[in-house]
Amino acid sequence: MGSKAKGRTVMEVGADGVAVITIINPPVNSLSFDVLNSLKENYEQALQRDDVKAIVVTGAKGKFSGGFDISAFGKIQDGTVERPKRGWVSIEIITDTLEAARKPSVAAIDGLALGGGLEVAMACHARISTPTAQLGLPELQLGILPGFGGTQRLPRLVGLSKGLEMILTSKPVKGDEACSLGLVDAVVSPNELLNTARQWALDILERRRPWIASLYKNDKIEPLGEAREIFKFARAQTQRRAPNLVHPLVCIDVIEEGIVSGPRAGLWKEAEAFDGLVQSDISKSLIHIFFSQRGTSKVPGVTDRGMVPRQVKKVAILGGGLMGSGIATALILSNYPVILKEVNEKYLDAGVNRVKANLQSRVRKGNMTQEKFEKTFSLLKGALDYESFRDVDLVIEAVIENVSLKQQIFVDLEKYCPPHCILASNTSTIDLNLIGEKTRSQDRIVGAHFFSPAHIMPLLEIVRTKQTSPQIIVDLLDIGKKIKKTPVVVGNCTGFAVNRMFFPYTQAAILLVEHGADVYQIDKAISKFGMPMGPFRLVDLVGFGVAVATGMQFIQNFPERTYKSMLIPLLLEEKRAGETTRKGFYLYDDKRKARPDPELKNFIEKARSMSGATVDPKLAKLPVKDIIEMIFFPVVNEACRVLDEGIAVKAADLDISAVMGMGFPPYRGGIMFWADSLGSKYIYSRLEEWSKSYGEFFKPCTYLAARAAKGIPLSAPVEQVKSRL
Ligand SMILES: C[C@H](O)CC(=O)SCCNC(=O)CCNC(=O)[C@H](O)C(C)(C)COP(=O)(O)OP(=O)(O)OC[C@H]1O[C@@H](n2cnc3c(N)ncnc32)[C@H](O)[C@@H]1OP(=O)(O)O
Repeated sequence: MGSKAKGRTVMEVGADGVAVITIINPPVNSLSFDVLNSLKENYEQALQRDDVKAIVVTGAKGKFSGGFDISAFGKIQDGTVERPKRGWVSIEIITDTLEAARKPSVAAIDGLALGGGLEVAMACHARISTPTAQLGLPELQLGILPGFGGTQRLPRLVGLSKGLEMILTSKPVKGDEACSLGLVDAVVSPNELLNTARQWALDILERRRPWIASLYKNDKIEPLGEAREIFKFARAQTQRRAPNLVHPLVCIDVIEEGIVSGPRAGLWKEAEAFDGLVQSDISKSLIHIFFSQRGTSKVPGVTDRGMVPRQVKKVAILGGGLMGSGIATALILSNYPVILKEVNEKYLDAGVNRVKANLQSRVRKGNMTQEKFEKTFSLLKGALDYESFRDVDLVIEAVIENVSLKQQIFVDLEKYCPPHCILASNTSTIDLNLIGEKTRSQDRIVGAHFFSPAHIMPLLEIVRTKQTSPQIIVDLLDIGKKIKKTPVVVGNCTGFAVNRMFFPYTQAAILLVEHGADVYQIDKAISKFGMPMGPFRLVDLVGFGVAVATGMQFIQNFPERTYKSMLIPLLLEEKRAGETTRKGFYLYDDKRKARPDPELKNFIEKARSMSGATVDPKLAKLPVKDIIEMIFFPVVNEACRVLDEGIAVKAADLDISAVMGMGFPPYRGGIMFWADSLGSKYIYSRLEEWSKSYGEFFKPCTYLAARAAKGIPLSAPVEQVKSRL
């Protein structure tokens, strides 16, 4: 986890009298305590040495620093590492050693200067960067705030509004923009970087350039009254965007303290707030998500074999519908040449136009230049037959969910594609063994399950069968990373990991409603929990046609735990298919704004009489906490089955699948992490109780029962559990 080396800095003093201190801690030169200690020691030495006139700080191998060593937070949180004295880094090292030094220093920034990395750079008396360097303070994404003085220095360098924006959104800026903002003083090419920084440091010494301590800069800070208005606006916006999060508000308070009471008071308040936030559940959850996201591409038995991904130069996609065109967009955006195949001119035109529209929307939003659009779009070629498939390295089939059609396609692919080509299907439900049944290429058949819209949603489920070769998985993991997706490797079953977890989510909601709970109360409670929308609003968005089709798959495959309701089919009979028909569980206006429908109760009553469900008066007044548990504990139960069956490799993969595939709030750490925060015993007892009142749907699975019996976390690896039994 995180950086493995201890980390250090090295100092070299040149004939020009400039000491270059280089941060070395691969892979991102993170600031471990060892690095920070070594930085302090080298600084002190440079200040003492008579042959040193000025200092340049830089990072090894083209990366300044990715910030404080995030793996150390876990150790601070669980007490395995002693928390340093308050202010030791931000005040003692960064402020009183670096910034207050009587010799000038310049940061030479290439690659990354993030979090603590940028905070070190801001304490130098000037900064030189390359145009592609990324500079930012992304700490809020980890549930903490910039804790090495960033809350005080960034607003003073770039102005209050921009500083707040950069910190609150966690978004970095590139070198050129950083220069126009005043965050860096000059932008030069990587080979000029060190020499320019050396000269700059000497120029400061000779007073040819200003010697600036960022902490005391105030030319960009508005008068107090105006500043207070900016803070007011920032608070309102933050509360609207992230109502469940406190740490962004704490961060605004800290920045304000520095403006109102002076930067030194701001630094102390920052240090105090930082110590509190590091111990918060939100920070623990977000740090878990950070490492889990990086951990999805570590697959035992696959990525530990030393296999190198093969180069994929050309990709073909079958089907230009919503999924196919989205996948094509994702690929060409990462510079893969793509052939899009359809069955006739009309469908092909429609598919190509969808890709075009996806790109044009970027141009309209200012995220892509017209020139880049032309270049990207030119990577897409249409085809009506398989002739151009003879030199493709990867094919992704994205046609409708029809078994015999897919089987025929894979027979054709085997015939036309070269023998090394990866044969992938984007199916979300059909067994891959069935799809490849009529071929002899089982070892290169794999699932590449994207989520709609495929060019935007970050998750990619890579589905392997027992025959899929590890090389194919290694190749797809690499492509997934290149197209900026988080790939999760899962086993082959109905619904894979994400849809298996989604199914009980909707089912629980329908069961509750048939037993007397209110549709709109449920959606409200679930949104308040932090999901982008409630289950009913989501079914409206997905469409009832899809909901019924996937429901059928689950009824066939998992009949014992499917709650059979006629509610959606009844609505569908009345041509209410969700948002597209402007009527589903909600009614929709021209602007897609949803409002409750009083008529809905008639459908619910009818569905209730058909299923024989009885109204439980308790459910009509269900507290928010109970709604959340009754909806999500069945999801946890299914996630346990997915883990038990070996469909997911590890619990953390399900956390990422839930966050990126279902929209589960990352600050709750993902489904299994959240479940463990409540305890397996508690979840088991609740499910057991509900299964007595409402049936098999809630019955806890054997995995959950076994862990609850021993009080073992649901996410503990099997080997660990065995050793405790
Ligand atoms: C007090 C201070 O204010 C507090 C802080 O500074 S908190 C830290 C602030 N910094 C950050 O949040 C940056 C976090 N890192 C990132 O965003 C990205 O890793 C990056 C942009 C630096 C690099 O991205 P990319 O090239 O895609 O590589 P990525 O796979 O993410 O990371 C490479 C490895 O470095 C590790 N890593 C990255 N940043 C790290 C950090 N700050 N500390 C420890 N390990 C880190 C990753 O865990 C990964 O390890 P692995 O190979 O064992 O899985």
